[in-house]
Amino acid sequence: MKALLAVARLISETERMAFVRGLVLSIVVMVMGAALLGLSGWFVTAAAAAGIGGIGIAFDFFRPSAGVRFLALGRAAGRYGERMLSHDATLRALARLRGAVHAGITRLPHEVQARLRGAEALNRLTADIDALDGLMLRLVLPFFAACATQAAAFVALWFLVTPATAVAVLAIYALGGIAILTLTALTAHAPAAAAETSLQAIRAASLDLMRNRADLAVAGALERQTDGALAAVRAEEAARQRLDMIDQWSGAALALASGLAATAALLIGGRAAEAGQISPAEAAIGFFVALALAETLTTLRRGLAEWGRMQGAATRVLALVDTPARRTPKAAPAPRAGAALLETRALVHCRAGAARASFGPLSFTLAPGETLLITGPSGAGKSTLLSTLAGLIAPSSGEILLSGAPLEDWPEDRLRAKLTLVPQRSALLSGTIAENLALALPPERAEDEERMWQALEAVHLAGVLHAREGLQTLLGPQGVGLSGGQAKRLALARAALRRPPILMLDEPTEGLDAATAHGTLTGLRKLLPEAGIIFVSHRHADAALADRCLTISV
Ligand SMILES: Nc1ncnc2c1ncn2[C@@H]1O[C@H](COP(=O)(O)OP(=O)(O)OP(=O)(O)O)[C@@H](O)[C@H]1O
Repeated sequence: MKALLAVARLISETERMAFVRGLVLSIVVMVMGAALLGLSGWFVTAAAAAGIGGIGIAFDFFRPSAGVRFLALGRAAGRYGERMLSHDATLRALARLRGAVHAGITRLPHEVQARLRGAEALNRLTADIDALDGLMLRLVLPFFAACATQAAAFVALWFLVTPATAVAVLAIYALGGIAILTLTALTAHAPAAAAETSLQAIRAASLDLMRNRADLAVAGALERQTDGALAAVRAEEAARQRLDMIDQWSGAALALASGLAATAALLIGGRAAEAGQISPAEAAIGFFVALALAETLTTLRRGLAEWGRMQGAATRVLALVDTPARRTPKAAPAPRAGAALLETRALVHCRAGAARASFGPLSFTLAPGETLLITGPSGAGKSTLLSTLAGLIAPSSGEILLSGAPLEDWPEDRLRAKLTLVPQRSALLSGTIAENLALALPPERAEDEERMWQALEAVHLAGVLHAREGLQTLLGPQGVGLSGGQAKRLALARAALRRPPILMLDEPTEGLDAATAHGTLTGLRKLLPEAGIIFVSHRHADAALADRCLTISV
């Protein structure tokens, strides 16, 4: 409940005035609906009574029928305006919330982000936000509109019919409404949550199936994975069926409550009319208004049926929106004379709960134009060290100095301009080679083909691409269309295009033959003669290309 309230506050605070106007209009629409039925009931009964009494000629048909027309047209126009205002405000608020969730995901620590599956992030950004569209439209606004309309009807019935009618109608709606809505919310909570969870599981399983189809097929697991996805489909169907059933029962219960309220109004009004306290036409007002008031609970009932779905979504969305902000200094630190390009002092990283440190303590320096090789057994912490040096992971202790200033004093954009990391598995986009390379170039040089070819030459990829469609060679998702080694070299070319003062490469020669590995490393060094290069490698031959070697042991 707390999460739902917090998200409702987040959504409403940016569009407060639009929601207030929408609420006023929805109260006007509901009040007009009740007034329309009440006036129509009064009109028909009064006209009939005038006819029976032989005074039909003297009865004023025009004003009531004009009132009916005004209420009917006004209600339709009001409904249109209310939908326009509140739906528009909701869509705008949700678009902003989606932006906040996206920003929250990007503020997550690097390792948490790396573990967040694509389907999971997609669900947070789409399904969870979509689930919240009913929060204002089907819960918050209808709740206040229902309270205000019931209060207005109470006052109207008190004065136009009898106080007893007003009390009976309000009591039946209040008690019946609370009971029906509470029961709907409680019984629908679990199936609504289950339907949403299953829907998200279907999306995740479908994405996994599409993306890893080949791996699953060769591992003989395709059928098992498909069965898993189908089980999620069946679970979602079952939950939806339960929700439909609950919807039908609560709809019937609400119809019963409104019937009961109308019957009570008819009986009390009829008695009062018999006693001559009010006219039969006035008694009819009570009956018809009581019927019309069912509308106040209809939308709310639908909203409460979705409560379980919204609650889960609100909790997940809120957790991401509340991701703490990263400290980002505004200005780059002043250059310090004589400082090393990069220096680490007693650098240690230890993951929470790990029995031993990932690496360290490590102290070393890197000068411009120097090449540092990092070696060590698998799992020794080489990739973790590169991520730490790149500022993606915080060290547990020790210091990293970039041009003499602590890494955390560098603003994000200056830091990224200063150093580039090519991880073991780089992301390549679906699109052309040029589009993939342009990511590394400033917008004004995004079409600098000469520079692109230079980088491709450096990693020995130019020949392969000349034999195909050059920079327009089209790649599928994750570099499909290139061999593993070519995809790796394309990622290296992209990093080199940035011409960073510090280039960090995680196993750049993995999967390359000796000649290509040698050519790629020497090509990169030739392209970036001033850069400090740190690279991780398990290949003995690569040591000959480094000025120094740092071995990390487990
Ligand atoms: N995201 C993570 N969460 C928890 N532990 C991790 C994570 N990433 C790596 N590790 C663990 O940290 C240790 C160091 O991993 P790292 O990838 O840095 O090793 P590495 O030396 O680069 O290995 P390799 O040569 O096989 O690439 C390993 O024991 C690994 O299991």
